[in-house]
Amino acid sequence: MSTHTFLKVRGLARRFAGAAKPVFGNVSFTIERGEFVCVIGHSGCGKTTILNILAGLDSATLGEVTMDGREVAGPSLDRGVVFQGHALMPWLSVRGNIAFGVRSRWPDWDRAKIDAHCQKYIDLVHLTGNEAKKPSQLSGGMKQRVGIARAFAIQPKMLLLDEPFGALDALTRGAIQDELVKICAETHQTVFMITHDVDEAILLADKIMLMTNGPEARIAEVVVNTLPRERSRHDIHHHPHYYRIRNHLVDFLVHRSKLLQEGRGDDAANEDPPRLVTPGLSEGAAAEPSREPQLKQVK
Ligand SMILES: Nc1ncnc2c1ncn2[C@@H]1O[C@H](COP(=O)(O)OP(=O)(O)OP(=O)(O)O)[C@@H](O)[C@H]1O
Repeated sequence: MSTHTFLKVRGLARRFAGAAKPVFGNVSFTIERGEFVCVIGHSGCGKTTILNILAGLDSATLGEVTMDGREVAGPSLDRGVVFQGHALMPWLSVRGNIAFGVRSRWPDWDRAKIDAHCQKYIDLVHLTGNEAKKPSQLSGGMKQRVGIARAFAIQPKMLLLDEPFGALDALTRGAIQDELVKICAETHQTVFMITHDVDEAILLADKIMLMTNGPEARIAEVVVNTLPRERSRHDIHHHPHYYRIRNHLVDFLVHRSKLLQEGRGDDAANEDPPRLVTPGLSEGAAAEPSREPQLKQVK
């Protein structure tokens, strides 16, 4: 097992040309190998910009990113990205879209090996039988699954997901979330994922980073998800920590993110690197009034 921290982000800031202030400043965090980390924050705080910098698609104004001991200085097949809007190549079939990256990753593989490898990931996301279809013949959920299969198929060291299920209906979203939980359990994939959905974050993440509002956004704290790893969408809310974590996240989004940006929040949220918080275990959280009973009735 490796002893070094897998992803290190130190003092990251990004100011776009013409803007008076940076979108975010002094963003530092780490991700261990095999960890699933979600980032939550209001629109415009810079989540996608951070993801683009991790992907090597954008450059920071200040700060540095290292992955597996190497500086991230440009795009690499070591990082698989799933974008919000699938970004498939419309002229290629499902198999063709997935094979494109596989061929670049393993240029010496023959056709049969590439096809077999692609098929494994097509089956994994339950698209068997749709191999020859073009993106225009697929539903939104199917396209998103192609995007996920394409990212997984190159077996990246890290997966970067930008609200991958944001545009999907609730049923499809749940089904793909379940698949992602299974795939990550099988592959121990390291993941950085942006989401606006607190329930999705609690279902999937080991840690949830909370960002203050922009400009000059920062990571106020990192919430440790204390729910046991074997999680199911159907009964996760029965765990005693579930509503404590959920209430903590919602409270941050509704109240604290704005107060912190205005300099009226708690000083602990200025720590660098950001402090770890365990709402399921801390005394403060245990004393919080729970909104659980009201929600229990709708079980
Ligand atoms: N290329 C660019 N040039 C100028 N400004 C940009 C550029 N890309 C992003 N921005 C600005 O940076 C800010 C952060 O954008 P970003 O997309 O990273 O936020 P976000 O937190 O991911 O938002 P959302 O949740 O809505 O996707 C926004 O104000 C946006 O207008």
